[in-house]
Amino acid sequence: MNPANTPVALGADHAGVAMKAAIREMLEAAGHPVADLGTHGTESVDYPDFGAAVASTVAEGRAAFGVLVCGTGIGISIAANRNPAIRCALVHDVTGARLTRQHNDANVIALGARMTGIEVALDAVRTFLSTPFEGGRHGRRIQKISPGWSAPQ
Ligand SMILES: O=C(CO)[C@H](O)[C@H](O)[C@H](O)COP(=O)(O)O
Repeated sequence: MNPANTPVALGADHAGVAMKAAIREMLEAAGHPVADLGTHGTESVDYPDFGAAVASTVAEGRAAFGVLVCGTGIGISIAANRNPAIRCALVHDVTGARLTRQHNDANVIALGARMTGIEVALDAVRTFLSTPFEGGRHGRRIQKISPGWSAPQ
């Protein structure tokens, strides 16, 4: 279980900015220090800029977890996963949020504001932040998606 003072980095493009604001409000009410890396308005912006910013913030240890939102969650999750320290999971429901922590030790969750309702998204973020990694066999598999591992020839 992660404590309520676990720092979280947030990022979104214009399509996700309203959902990001709701997530920020929920996290701050729960006591999380939040680094909101933008965007902050509805002007059209490019999701890779915000996926990369949250990814480097988590990779450098300035936040324990990241939350990203774009229209579908797809583009911004692809962007975040370009950082080798990031395991960003695109999630559509609470079960996915729980399983990606338990099995994948994901450190960033991505949501689609045009795909997922706000209450499900808030529940998914709460679940993501409060679910521990199970370890065991899942640790071995994560090694195989980590930098430096290559498949046997
Ligand atoms: O990256 C995406 C697609 O996976 C996101 O949904 C973006 O938010 C979307 O592409 C933005 O589209 P828009 O027409 O520029 O609003």
